[in-house]
Amino acid sequence: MRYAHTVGTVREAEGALMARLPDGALMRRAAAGLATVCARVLPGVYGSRVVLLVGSGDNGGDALYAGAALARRGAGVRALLAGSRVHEGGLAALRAAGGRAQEVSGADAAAADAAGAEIAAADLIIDGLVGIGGTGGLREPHAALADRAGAAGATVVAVDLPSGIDADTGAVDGPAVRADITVTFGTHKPGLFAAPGAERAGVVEFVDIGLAPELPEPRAQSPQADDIAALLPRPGAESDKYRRGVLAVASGSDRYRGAAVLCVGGALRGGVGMVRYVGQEVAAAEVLNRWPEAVVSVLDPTDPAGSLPRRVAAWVVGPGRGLHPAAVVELETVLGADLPVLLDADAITLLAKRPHLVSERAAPTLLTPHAGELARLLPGTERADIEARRLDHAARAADAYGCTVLLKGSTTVIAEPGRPAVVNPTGTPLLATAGTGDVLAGFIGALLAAGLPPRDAATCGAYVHGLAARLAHGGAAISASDLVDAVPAALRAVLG
Ligand SMILES: NC(=O)C1=CN([C@@H]2O[C@H](COP(=O)(O)OP(=O)(O)OC[C@H]3O[C@@H](n4cnc5c(N)ncnc54)[C@H](OP(=O)(O)O)[C@@H]3O)[C@@H](O)[C@H]2O)[C@@H](O)CC1
Ligand SMILES: Nc1ncnc2c1ncn2[C@@H]1O[C@H](COP(=O)(O)OP(=O)(O)O)[C@@H](O)[C@H]1O
Ligand SMILES: [K+]
Repeated sequence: MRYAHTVGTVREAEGALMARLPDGALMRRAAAGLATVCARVLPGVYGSRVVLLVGSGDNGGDALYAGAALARRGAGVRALLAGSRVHEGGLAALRAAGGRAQEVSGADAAAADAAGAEIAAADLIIDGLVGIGGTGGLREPHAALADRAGAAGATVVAVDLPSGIDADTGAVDGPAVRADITVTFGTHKPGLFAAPGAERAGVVEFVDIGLAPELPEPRAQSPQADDIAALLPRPGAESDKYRRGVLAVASGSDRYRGAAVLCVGGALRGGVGMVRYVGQEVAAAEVLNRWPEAVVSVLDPTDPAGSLPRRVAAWVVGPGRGLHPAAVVELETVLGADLPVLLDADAITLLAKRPHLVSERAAPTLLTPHAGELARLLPGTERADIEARRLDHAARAADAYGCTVLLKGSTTVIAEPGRPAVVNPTGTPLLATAGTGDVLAGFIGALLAAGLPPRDAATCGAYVHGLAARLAHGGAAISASDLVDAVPAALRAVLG
């Protein structure tokens, strides 16, 4: 598991640790780790051209000390000093090691051109403009340096986090460094997990500086394959189809038959004991045709509540279901039962006008909105705000509805009141195609039916779903049906 802490908690932990250590010890540890990664990235340190982008704070200090270490090994190191001040100890160390420094001021065109020429000729650029002390969008000359670094051909290594991304949220307000590698210290920062910041971070390398014992509960966590393997249910000798879990699926309609077929497919691939599908006549026939193993019943339009399956362990309701009065009755009936329920798509739209159906519910509920649907659940919130600060908004919805929320999109985030957010690391834009959300709902539903709590079921579901998309055609475009077929390969990859 990778853990991420907010700037406030990092500062407190750093303070407690520094009180027990000699001056400068933490920065020496950070800079040593940074220099090791940089040396690994370069084809050879001796004779290479390294440019340091250096801001006012300790982030710049880390870059300067790492630059000094590379200069001692024969690299030609040039520091571009962009801040109103500079870390004096770091600068002295760089100079003592044979590195050179020049000031870059936003107003001085000649200095900016000289800096641009250095950046363009570099083999490696180390971004120490701002770290966790950054506030708001990058100012000049930092913004121009970030742009120039992006346009250069060199490998870019960000110190702690790419300058210009918000450490706590991942929001990007204006120009920001786009790193190939980010070397982060002590703990991950939430902005490295969530888009759009995560897209700027490249590969994130963690350097342990001894902070862990001082850190409280994380703000966010990002599971790795072994975490998922430990959570996924596996059938044992005593298993039978009822003990593995019976999932009821109320998805699709005669208009949206695909949502019925894909959701049931996702559930069956999730290792459910039995799927009981209920829906309109044509959709039900379509499900049976594609998935003869599903137990199918046809909804009675005059008695939607009475025709729902009983003796099930969990429910999935909503994908392609419609917004008509019978769908409302169905939603109220399902949520009235004391069972885990996953609500997706149309069920979320219906819920937005009837929030009490979930907020007053005692049994586990999981909502799986995309950003547009989450905006409906949080009146007065724009979709763009949600996409810019996914962690915050998923947590707000979880608190408002008193349930688990999986926010879909560029980074999938799972929030639950009082728990660290889970950020899925396997997502891929290959998933941005119609119907993949229906597969996800069914797959997670299977895990709910198997008895996993909603947060764990959602964590495993998002992880396997993203991995399946990546594996389906080795990175080539996929359809939602391909995704269903690729789930077993993704499960094999996780379970080993
Ligand atoms: N925590 C730990 O355990 C350890 C932390 N370590 C390191 O320390 C780093 C944090 O250092 P920090 O606190 O000095 O802040 P940092 O990010 O370097 O710069 C802040 C300065 O930047 C400026 N500035 C701000 N916003 C700006 C903007 N938008 N656009 C332009 N400029 C902006 C502003 O200065 P000003 O320009 O106003 O003079 C402000 O004062 C951390 O990320 C890690 O690398 C490790 O060494 C050891 C262990
Ligand atoms: N840019 C993206 N990067 C990663 N995953 C994405 C992206 N866009 C969409 N997804 C994923 O694709 C799926 C789409 O689900 P959804 O929006 O419900 O679509 P549908 O209703 O057509 O199935 C979700 O799992 C979502 O996280
Ligand atoms: K940085």
